[in-house]
Amino acid sequence: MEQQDYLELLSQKFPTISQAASEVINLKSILNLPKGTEHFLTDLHGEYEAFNHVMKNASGVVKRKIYDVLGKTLSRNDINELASLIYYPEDKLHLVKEREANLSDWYEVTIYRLIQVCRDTSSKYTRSKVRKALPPDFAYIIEELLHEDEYRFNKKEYYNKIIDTIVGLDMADDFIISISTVIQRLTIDHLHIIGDVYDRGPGPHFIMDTLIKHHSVDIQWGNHDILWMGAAAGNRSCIANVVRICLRYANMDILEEGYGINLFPLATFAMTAYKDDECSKFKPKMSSSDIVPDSSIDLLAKMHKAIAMIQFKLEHELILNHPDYDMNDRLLLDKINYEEHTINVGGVVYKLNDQTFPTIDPKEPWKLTEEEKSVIDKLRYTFLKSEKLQKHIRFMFAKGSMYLKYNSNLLFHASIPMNSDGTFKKIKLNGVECSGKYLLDNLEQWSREAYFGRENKDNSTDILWYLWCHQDSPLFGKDKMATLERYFIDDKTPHKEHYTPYYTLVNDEKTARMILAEFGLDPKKGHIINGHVPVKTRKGESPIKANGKLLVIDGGFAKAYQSQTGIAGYTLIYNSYGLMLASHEPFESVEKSVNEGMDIHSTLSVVEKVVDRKKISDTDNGQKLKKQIYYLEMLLSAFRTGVIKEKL
Ligand SMILES: O=P(O)(O)OC[C@H]1O[C@](O)(COP(=O)(O)O)[C@@H](O)[C@@H]1O
Ligand SMILES: [Mn+2]
Repeated sequence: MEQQDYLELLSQKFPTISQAASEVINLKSILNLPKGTEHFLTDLHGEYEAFNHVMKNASGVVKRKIYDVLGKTLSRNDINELASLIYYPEDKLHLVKEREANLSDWYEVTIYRLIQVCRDTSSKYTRSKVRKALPPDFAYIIEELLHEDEYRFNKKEYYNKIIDTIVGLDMADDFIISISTVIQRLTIDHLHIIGDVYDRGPGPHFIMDTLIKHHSVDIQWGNHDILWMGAAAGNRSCIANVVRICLRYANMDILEEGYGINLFPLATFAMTAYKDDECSKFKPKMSSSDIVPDSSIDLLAKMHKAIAMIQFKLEHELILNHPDYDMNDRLLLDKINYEEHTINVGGVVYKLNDQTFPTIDPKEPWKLTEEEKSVIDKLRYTFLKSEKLQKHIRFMFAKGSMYLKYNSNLLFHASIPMNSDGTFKKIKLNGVECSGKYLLDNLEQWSREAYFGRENKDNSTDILWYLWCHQDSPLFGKDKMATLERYFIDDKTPHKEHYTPYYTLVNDEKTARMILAEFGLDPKKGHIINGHVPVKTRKGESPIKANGKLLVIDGGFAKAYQSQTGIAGYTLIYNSYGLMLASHEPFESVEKSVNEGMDIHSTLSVVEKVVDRKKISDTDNGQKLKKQIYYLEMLLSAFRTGVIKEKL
């Protein structure tokens, strides 16, 4: 667009000299405010309660703020009580009402403290941004209280009067709930989810609902997310995997209640086809709190095996259809000797732990039976028709990407394909050979085409399955996904999945810097931030690698993995003072947090401190604002020279 045309357009939004000038003043003052706080979470794996809690406590930042503001005057117990009120105001109010003798006093003291904390959290923002974050019902009152200093002469009485009136009018509960939400909202300016929202835990759909409502979020796709994206795109292999993993962790509710997926056809098929099979290797993994009757466990195991077999057959056929994927080493159904009950994996023969394959024709073991075909077709139909699922996945596409460059940092879930000599691995796909950044850009583009253009082409969604489990997928980063081996071979040798060369190479600072440069970032300033690999703190492993250039913060939210990691993992905070790592103890429950003021115990440690406090002008958003200022100043001079007329 011609510059003159652009300025004309801009003048419609800022029609007069004074409007354009006041916007310049506004933007320039924003540039000088401290940079907003970024919060990084990864590998949530459906653990909605723990996710919800770190969202509410902002990985320990809310409590830190309470310390900063009220630490000198409050006991540790009072601080915990105030913190749990801010996290769970409704529940906490309920409890307080049962035990407080003088409720009015409690309300007044508490409201007073909440305002102090809220004032501190809002001090980083312009009034206009704070105003936008306020709930409409209390916007005016909260604004007054935030900007009135109770110590100022003449104002003390006015200030106290407002609080008295809130309590007197029986509005205290609503007010406390509102201001607590505002504190939570203002503590974190922007949220990054570095992949794997889905699988293993019971509430990925609740997490997605929360993310959709969040004021500012981005997502870097994880291998488990792309699997669900493939399923929502109608890819049969992805659908079978998704259903299998739900059954493996007894999470039928996600499918049935969360997404309205009908599992009935699979259940009736499994009950007949695996009638005489105990399916003992397919009993669901459950946590101690899951209550599932034995009869259901039995049915779940049958369904689990039935869908696993459907998955193996579909994947076999997909690999046969895709010589370009070069995955023949993953063709295993034809390596089973169905009479001798053995399997040949990579030239080694292993004993099978299962002899019952009622749906397999040894001559064409990858062919689905008519019943299996009907089951997967019906599942596919409901996946495509599920409005809720499609809404969640569209959000994944809208806010998500293969990687993200944000304020000099490079965020991606797992890895970059590399050769062991430290160069980027060239991958040939769709007739294009590419590596490094270009590879990730192409994969992202093809993923979007696969979902949004799925009506047009056959097999076009297979790329989403490729991204789930191929050894060259940046989202996976292992040499194979040994699912069949893990179910059917007791010997653990062939279960081993090896990480790709990225994982050794990137520990070297030089490689980490090279990757940052490949993505157009300044290696001096930037960091790589990954999830995907649980950090084994128990074994002394650190999440800070490559001399501080790489941070691996697999959140360890997944309960199934906490015995390996030893903690509930890490999250990261990046505020105007620098980068801070929060390590969390496992989350107990909302009740404990409310009743006993018990938090996830989070330890904040500084990873990197900046010399000068970072301002918005130092951020990516600051660059955008500077550009806007540049054009507004051009507009001003165009007004003043008469090139463009004011619109009065
Ligand atoms: O322990 P589970 O749930 O059976 O999953 C094991 C599978 O999950 C994977 O680790 C992938 O999941 P992550 O992305 O969470 O690591 C595979 O490599 C492995 O085959
Ligand atoms: Mn992962």
